[in-house]
This record gives sequence, C-alpha cells and structure tokens, in this order.
Amino acid sequence: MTDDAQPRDWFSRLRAGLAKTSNQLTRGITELFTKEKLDGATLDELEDLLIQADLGVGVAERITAAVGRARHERALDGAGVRAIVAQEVAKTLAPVAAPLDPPESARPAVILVVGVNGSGKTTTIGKLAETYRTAGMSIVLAAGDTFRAAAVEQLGVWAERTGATFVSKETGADAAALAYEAFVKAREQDADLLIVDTAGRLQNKAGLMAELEKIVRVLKKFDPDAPHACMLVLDATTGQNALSQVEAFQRTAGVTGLVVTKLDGTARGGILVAVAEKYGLPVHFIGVGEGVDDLEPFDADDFARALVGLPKTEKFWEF
Ligand SMILES: Nc1nc2c(ncn2[C@@H]2O[C@H](COP(=O)(O)OP(=O)(O)OP(=O)(O)O)[C@@H](O)[C@H]2O)c(=O)[nH]1
Repeated sequence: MTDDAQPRDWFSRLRAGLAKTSNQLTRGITELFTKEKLDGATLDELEDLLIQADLGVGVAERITAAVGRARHERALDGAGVRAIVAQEVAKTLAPVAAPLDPPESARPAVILVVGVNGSGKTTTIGKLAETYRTAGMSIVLAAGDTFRAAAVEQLGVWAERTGATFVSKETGADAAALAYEAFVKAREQDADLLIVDTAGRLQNKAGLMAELEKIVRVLKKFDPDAPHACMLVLDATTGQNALSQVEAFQRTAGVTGLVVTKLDGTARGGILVAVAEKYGLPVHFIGVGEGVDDLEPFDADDFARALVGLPKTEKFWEF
C-alpha cells in the first residue's frame, strides 16, 4: 500500500483494521435480510452469526431481541440490522471505554503491563510512554521481561525515543528485584510514572504467575496501592482463549484494564465485546496494526460503527 492509499484519520484506520470482521458480519447479515423473510428462523440464524463473530451469547441474544422488536415497527433491511447491532454493541461497551489516568498523587504512579508473549506489550508501553511524555510527565521504564534480550532491547529503544529513564538487568535476572530497583530509581528522580514490562510466557505456567505475584508484592512494600494500574494486553486473534487469559492474569496480578491488539488480524473482532461484557473491565486502547500509531484510545461508538462497517456520522441512528 502506498502512503497515498493509507487511510489517515483514526476512524478510517479503525474501519480498515476491522474490515475482516465487518465484511464477514455485513455479508452474513445482508444475505439473511435480503433473501429471506424476517421470521423466527432468520432471527435464530442472526444469533448464530453473531455468536460466530465471538460477540458472546448474551450480547448476541440482546441484539437478536432488539431486531425482533424493531421488525414490528418498520421494514428492516441489512443496513437497518447493522445499525441495530452497532447500537447494542455501543451500549454494551460505553461503560467500559475509559482512559487510563494514573493518579497524580502517587510518586510514582505504577503501571504494570502483563500479557502473553507477542500480544503487543512493547508497542503498548511505547504508546503509553509517548502519550504521558506528551502530557509532560517524567517516566521510568522497567524492562521486566528479563528472559528475552530482544524485549529488553526494544524497550530500551522506546526509552531513548521518549526520553524516559531505562532500568534493566542482565538476562535471567530476577524480575521482582528489577521492579524494586526501578521503583527506587523512580523515587530518587521524583518521577511521575513507572511503567513495568513483564515476561509473557504461557499464562498457565505456574512460574510466570509466581513471578508476577512477586513483582506485585515488592511494589506493594513501597506503596500499598501499587501497582495503580495493571494493564492486560490481549491479542484479539487468540479468540476465545482471550477469556481464559483474563481469568489467569486477573487472579495473579489484579488486572484493572485491557488493551486489545491485532483486531486487524481476525474476522472475530467481536471478542472484545464478549470480554467487556463478561468481566466489565475498562478497555483503554485498541490496536489495528503493527505501528504505535495504530494503537489508539478506545471509543465505544467508533468501535461499534466500525465493527459493522458503518460510517462515523454526526447523529446516532434511531429505530
Ligand atoms: N497486525 C498487528 N500487529 C500488531 C499489533 N500490535 C502489535 N503487533 C505486532 O505484534 C508483534 C508483537 O508486538 P510487541 O509489541 O513486540 O509485543 P510483545 O508482547 O512485547 O511481544 P514480545 O516482545 O514478543 O513479548 C510485533 O511484530 C508488532 O508489530 C496490531 O494491533 N496489529
């Protein structure tokens, strides 16, 4: 794709990123609501289609019920049904769309970033560092994935780019000891923010979970409220597995919010809705591409519209 062909504003990129999901949903809905008459069987098929897009059973049922009610009020075509889907999704997601505001009173405020390897933790930390640096905050980055030299190196690049203080140790060093040193450094510098990266080998490995627990314990020795935020980065292409990841990391590290990446790599982007519905955790950012500019704060309306390929219009639809 040439630069000229690259959609520029965020909503266009979001729509392009969610195209796999929205094309599949749009195709399915259009087929259902043009060929067949709108009876109970059509509604059942709609519900199946929504469940296949990983939206979750509860949300799929609510959408189907809303379509069932609306069909008595007016003739419904594919576009009308997509609008109802978007409206229900937006309603479900509105309560969980929240920016991440580290507490100003904490010196430093600590954000722990967790998630399995390759989910997009480094990109997320880069985005956070950039965002908070722009807001005038002083930042310390701790390279807590001490097992992977490449992860440490990548984070070092972000520290340099954003002018953050970088704390790292030799490969294989104890991650909790590193978190300790990073906290001391942040205190010494009176930094506003400490962002701690962590290792992400499989979430069912007891060792990793024990390591995370230890990091949390060490941080709490300094400040019982730390970490002030624990962000779980979820790769949307892992589908239903995302749900078990939330549970595992929730138990161990007390997840306070989510980042959902790689929505561009799946036709089942509805997983974000299922996760939000099930756990009620705030969604801070979503990612629809490889770069740091493809990761943006989460907006429920924008996401809902893009999920079914609707344009960003001034006014919400009525039915
Ligand atoms: N397509 C796509 N790729 C992404 C997205 N977010 C991250 N990536 C890519 O996924 C890969 C892993 O991202 P990182 O940010 O390095 O993830 P990580 O969790 O730190 O990974 P490790 O360092 O392997 O633990 C990189 O190649 C990123 O460019 C996204 O939203 N969409």
